Amino acid sequence: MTTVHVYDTTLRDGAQQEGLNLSVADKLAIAGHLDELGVGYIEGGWPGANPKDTEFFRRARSELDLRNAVLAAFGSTRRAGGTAADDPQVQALLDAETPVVTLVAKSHVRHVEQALRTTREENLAMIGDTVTHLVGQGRRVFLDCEHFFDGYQLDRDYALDVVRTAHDAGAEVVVLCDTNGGMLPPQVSEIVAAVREETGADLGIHCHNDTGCAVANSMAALEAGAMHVQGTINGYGERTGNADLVTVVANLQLKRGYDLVEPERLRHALHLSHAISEVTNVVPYGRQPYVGASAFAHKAGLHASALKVDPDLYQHIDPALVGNSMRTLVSDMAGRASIELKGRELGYDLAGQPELLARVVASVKERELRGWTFDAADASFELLLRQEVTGEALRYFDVESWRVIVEAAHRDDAAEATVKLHAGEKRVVATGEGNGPVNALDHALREALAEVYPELEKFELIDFRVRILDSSHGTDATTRVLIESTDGERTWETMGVAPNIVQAAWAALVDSFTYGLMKAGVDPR
Ligand SMILES: CC(=O)SCCNC(=O)CCNC(=O)[C@H](O)C(C)(C)COP(=O)(O)OP(=O)(O)OC[C@H]1O[C@@H](n2cnc3c(N)ncnc32)[C@H](O)[C@@H]1OP(=O)(O)O
Ligand SMILES: CC(=O)C(=O)O
Repeated sequence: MTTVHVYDTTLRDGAQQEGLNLSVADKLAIAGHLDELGVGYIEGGWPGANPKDTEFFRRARSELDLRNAVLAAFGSTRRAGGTAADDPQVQALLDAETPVVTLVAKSHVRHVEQALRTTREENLAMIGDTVTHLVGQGRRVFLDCEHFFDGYQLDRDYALDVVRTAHDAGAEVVVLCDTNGGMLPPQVSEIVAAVREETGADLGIHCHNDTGCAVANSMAALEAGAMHVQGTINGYGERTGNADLVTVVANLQLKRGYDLVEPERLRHALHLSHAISEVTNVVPYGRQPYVGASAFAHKAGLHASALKVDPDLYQHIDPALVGNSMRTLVSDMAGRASIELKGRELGYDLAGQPELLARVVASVKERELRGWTFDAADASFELLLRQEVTGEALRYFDVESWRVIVEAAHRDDAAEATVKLHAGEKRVVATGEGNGPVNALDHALREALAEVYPELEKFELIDFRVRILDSSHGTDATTRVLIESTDGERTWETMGVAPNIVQAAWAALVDSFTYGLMKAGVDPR
């Protein structure tokens, strides 16, 4: 099978995504992750277009130690009416000192005439001259044909002339771009096969996702004879993004038998995709194929009953192949098998205990009817399961009462809470202030427990979400509060449901402290 180039353009086309802004240090960090993933080429940016990209290539020379990938600099063909040798932008591409230069060129007659405002012949001369000049300077040249598919449909002969000109001038790969992202797989297949047949050039594919088909179009192109695929990690890119390279690579390697990256590297795909999300500051997309948090999460009871026998029955691959893992979600769609599988994940062997399983299912369904949502609060489910298994609730403290006062005052700490409880055989009364009632309760509860459970010091609330469940009741509605907490190493989610938002938050807070102490291995004192 032909070797396929995996060409990543996260640092150039990915960075064209709305809201994404990468520093030079970010770009260097992402390039390191891409190299670890095993991509063949990393397009670092457009040297000369902005000082940041120029600086990236300067620093890359000494700071990037690429083991697998080759660095590419991106830029356009020379300006109309000049020469490549005298063009400052072409010189900036040489100054980047990368082994590969990727040029963007016009291949659509309307773009040539209206956007470039030049003649068809001059555009071909710009391409031929720029490729020849760069090849003469020892660069491997890839040529991106912007708007190729639309251009081919409008004027096939001209689009083919562009490919031939680049190929004849020495471009190693001519990349057909679906710049507007409007193509569908059958069109891509037909056009790629025809271009390959007509020109004999080695072809690449670069797809945008405006029809939701970027991955499918990229695969169609490869199956039709392309040997180079461009994309971005997590599908970042202008408008609706580019082809998600993680999905493309996993599809090709795991489903079509291509040998693109070492299997061991693919096993780190989830980790690397999330590490890159961390740098881009874009929250990972839970339903992303292969590496999304939900990609192998199972909610339906029927699915769980089959998965219990054999995970292959409801999974298209073994999640470990991409570094992901199977998760069972507990909700009112769960059956006994879901609880048994979830129990297994949490370290409880519940096989052969049908009555216990039925009891947990009933309890979950009854609570979900009242507004609980266990698939968003694993920790609250684990506490419920533990209670059913052991026959008693885990209690680190007994609450006598709590109250909170919110005062309209011109200062930050406008809420004050008092908590009375018993812990470590002592009765404690503690107060706490906060910028709101939950914050004040959190402070008061910590204050009350600090002496008996110093472990609490590490706990931190990192997210707090409120949902009104039956909004038709207005301010009388039931409220669900979800709290995410961390101890610096693990994070967990707990929930509370009550007619009163503060009561719901209190329940979620108590579950959060109880769960955190349990996981820290603390015995009730
Ligand atoms: C499909 C893609 O995503 S391609 C990548 C697009 N990425 C970017 O545009 C990001 C980086 N771009 C930039 O920083 C700037 O646009 C620059 C530095 C490249 C150019 O800036 P300016 O010189 O101010 O020009 P401006 O952006 O207004 O217009 C682009 C110019 O390039 C010309 N041009 C466009 N494509 C090409 C090409 N393939 N070959 C040669 N010239 C081209 C346009 O005709 C226009 O020329 P004009 O200045 O004579 O009107
Ligand atoms: C080159 C490029 O990014 C495009 O045509 O979409």
